[in-house]
Amino acid sequence: MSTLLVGLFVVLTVWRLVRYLTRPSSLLVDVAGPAKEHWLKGNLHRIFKDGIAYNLELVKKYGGVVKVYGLFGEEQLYVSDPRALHHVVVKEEHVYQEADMFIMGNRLIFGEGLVSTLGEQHKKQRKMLNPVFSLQNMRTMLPAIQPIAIKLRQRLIEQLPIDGGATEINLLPWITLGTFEYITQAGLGYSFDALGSNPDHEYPVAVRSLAPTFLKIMLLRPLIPVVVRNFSLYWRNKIVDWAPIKPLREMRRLVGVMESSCRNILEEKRRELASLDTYKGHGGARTKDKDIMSILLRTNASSTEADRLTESEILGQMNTIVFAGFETTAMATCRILHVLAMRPEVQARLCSEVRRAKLAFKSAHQLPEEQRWQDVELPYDELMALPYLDAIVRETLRVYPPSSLFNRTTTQTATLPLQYPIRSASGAEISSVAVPKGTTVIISILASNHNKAIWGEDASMWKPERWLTPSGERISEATVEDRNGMQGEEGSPGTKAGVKYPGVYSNMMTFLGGSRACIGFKFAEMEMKQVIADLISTMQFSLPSAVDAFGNRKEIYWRMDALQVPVVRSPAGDDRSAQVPLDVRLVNERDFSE
Ligand code: HEM
Repeated sequence: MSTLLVGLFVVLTVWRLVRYLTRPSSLLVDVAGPAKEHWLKGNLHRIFKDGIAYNLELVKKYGGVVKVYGLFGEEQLYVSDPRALHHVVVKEEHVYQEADMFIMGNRLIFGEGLVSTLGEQHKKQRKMLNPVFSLQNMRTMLPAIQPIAIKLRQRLIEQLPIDGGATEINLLPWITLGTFEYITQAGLGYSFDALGSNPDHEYPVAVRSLAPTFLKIMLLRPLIPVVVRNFSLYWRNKIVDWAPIKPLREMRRLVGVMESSCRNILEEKRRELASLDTYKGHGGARTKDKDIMSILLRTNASSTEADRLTESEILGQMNTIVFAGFETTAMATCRILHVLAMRPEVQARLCSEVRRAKLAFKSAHQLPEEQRWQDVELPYDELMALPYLDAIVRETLRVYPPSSLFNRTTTQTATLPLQYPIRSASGAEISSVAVPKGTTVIISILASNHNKAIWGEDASMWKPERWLTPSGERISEATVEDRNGMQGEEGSPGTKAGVKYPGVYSNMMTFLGGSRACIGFKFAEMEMKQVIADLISTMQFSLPSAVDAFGNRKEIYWRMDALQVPVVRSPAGDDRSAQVPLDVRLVNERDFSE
């Protein structure tokens, strides 16, 4: 580690220590939780590194609000109680805000996008962007991006033996390239041909390198607000030039590539839209303006002065949408394929459902006889209505949320009311918790989605049937309706005695709830369903069967990090490199359950 990095680390350590030693005596003293397990990391290393089991154990032992220790022993609250989370993300969202270092760090990287703004500015941006992600827009967007799944499928098929035998493919890079192409085509209206001959264009490479580079300078994150508030851009650049910290300079370079690429795309898009408008004036059809940025530019141009986004806010949305929508969806799609590989009977039922639907569509629309059913593309409403596919996607997102934990910090003293009372450290039953100003609140998406009081005793089991009626129909929209309120309808999954989580999607917290909930969840759902339906029509996935020289077989394990990341356990793997190796072969008649 360079001298400066050590120096900064020491300054940070001393600053944190002073803050810790001069803090008021703990106001969280009566909240129960595990003992501090490390002087520096508190319990964080257990929460992140020991994954799902440790997180669920915390809640089982202490309930919906747990006191845990963060860096330098800072007391934090680990929250999964539904009423408490309703307060955090909906009712008192202004009190539980993203930390300064998060917002300011995002602003340096992405510009003035949704993930970098708070309060009125964030509200204004959501008001402009929410309609862009409407159902109607998803419907018209789908046909424009369907060819991506076909291309992804083709690239995989090229690697398979033609005799129908299986071969092992690491699906992660392929799914990642596919998701990248989806989000750039649908989000920016621009193709980097990620699945073609030039996957190494500098923009995709910069986007993919961003998170790993950022992780190398994570420790500097708490310094961001101090630096941003006290140094001009000129001096900040000088600091980066002088500091002997290579990843910091690399980070600046990546941000530069992302910024200039988006600027060029935006200019091109404006020219394109202008010419399409002229074309439309002559009665022509539009083909290239279905993407999120085109819709945003049009909506913005026709909105009032007060609502309109500035140039810098528009640019800020571009990298934000690409970054927020790409790895999360790639990991979720890989997780579905992994689950299908573990459950051949589920895969067979899904194959049959997709085949039935495509054949029915082919016949209803009198498509040419010679068109294979595998190549029929279902429109949005038909695709979204497939009950078993829908149940598989929902259940995977519930049990295995790609991001498990998010932080908020209280801007003032607050009280968190609880749905389910907990035992305090002194043994009393308490139904609310006093939260001091400046407390870090960890929103546990994972523990919420596994809460037995809401999802039943089998909450941690992957059971797609919970989203289906006994006869296999999808539980009606009226009961699985997405709402931000606390009241749920009895009988719908994720509702018990009228209580539900305030999640924006299917009563679960995977996409969060409230005004900062994921804006792209309908897009993610559509993309995952389309990719899975297309892949499953032609290919069969199973767990890796090859054994190494010592007789070890690869076992995929999802490590908990900022995202849940698939690795191969030792001894067959290194426990670190992200990968999803599955056996893949062409589908045959025996792969269908009917
Ligand atoms: C399975 C895939 C996805 C998951 C699990 C997911 C999850 C989330 C979560 C939990 C948040 C809240 C983060 C926070 O409050 O700090 C969020 C925010 C966001 N997501 Fe997603 N997301 C996914 C896909 C997408 C896609 C496809 C897009 C874009 C097309 C997208 C765009 C965004 C944006 C722009 C935000 C920031 C919203 C705001 O602050 O107002 N996400 N996402």
